[in-house]
Amino acid sequence: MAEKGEIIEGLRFEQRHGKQRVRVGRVWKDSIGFYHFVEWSVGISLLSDCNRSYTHDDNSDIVATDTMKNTVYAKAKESKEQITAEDFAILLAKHFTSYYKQVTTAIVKIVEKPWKRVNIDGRPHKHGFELGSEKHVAEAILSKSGALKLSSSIEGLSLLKTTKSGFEGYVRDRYTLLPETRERMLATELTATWRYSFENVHNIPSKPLYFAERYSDLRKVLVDTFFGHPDEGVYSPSVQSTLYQMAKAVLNRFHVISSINLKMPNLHFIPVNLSSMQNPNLVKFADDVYLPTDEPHGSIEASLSRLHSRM
Ligand SMILES: O=c1[nH]c(=O)c2[nH]c(=O)[nH]c2[nH]1
Repeated sequence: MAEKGEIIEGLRFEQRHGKQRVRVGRVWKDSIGFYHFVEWSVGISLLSDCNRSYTHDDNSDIVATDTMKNTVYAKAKESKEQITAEDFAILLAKHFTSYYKQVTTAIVKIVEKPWKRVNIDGRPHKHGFELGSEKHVAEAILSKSGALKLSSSIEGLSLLKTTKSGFEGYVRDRYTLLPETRERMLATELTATWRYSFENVHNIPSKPLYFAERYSDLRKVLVDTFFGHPDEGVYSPSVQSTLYQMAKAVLNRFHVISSINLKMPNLHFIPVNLSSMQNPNLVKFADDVYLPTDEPHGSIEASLSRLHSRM
């Protein structure tokens, strides 16, 4: 098996090849005159036995990476109805694993730019888009047998609350300076990656834009859990606790998701106190003036999986 490596001249050899950052924009026009648009950066990696190209100058088994790039544009053209990044990743992976006998596994990763339809005077514009902030990533790993690993991510979702956060009861030793508090800012730039439970390409729901809906529903569950009720909010005793609540809410809500990984850097807002002998109260902190920082930052990450599922 090419992906397990091979012993060549007494040494284990593993290889893969592909094309990264194939950028494509795709426009679709629907029957009521609305344009739909996506911008993708596609990464393809193929596991295939072309070992002889490394060892014997024999390229006869190589699918050229230029061909992979062209295939992205050809398949984008063939996709006559709007599709999601997940669907396009699966479509490409299916093509590479079925069209080429030597390709045993295709890994296709797509990063979607956050273009969102513009609203003008409260009305959705027919063909105008603006760039949002967080990215949507989809990755399909498909083997010739149809075995599938499908995951999606939200990357770079910035969230901040000005109160209802604290941090107490942690280890105190001679190096500890941080005061305990029940009143602080909480800010993060969330990366969430979740794995779908569809383990075969034939189990994928055929509903159009199914994965786009899951993505926005899941984003809402994460955001709602982070902030809590619009008036009362929800108290966060630590980033760790809030992260766990968010991950649990996702698994409770979406049965098609088997595991989730959350990365929540703690982006510190440092209370500002400025004083001198002459001016002892120039700025006295009263939960109002902060020094925003992004380095150094706390790094807090955890995964939650259903038993018997793999990340
Ligand atoms: O929510 C937090 N978790 C930590 O692990 C930590 N460490 C720290 O200095 N501040 C915080 N805050």
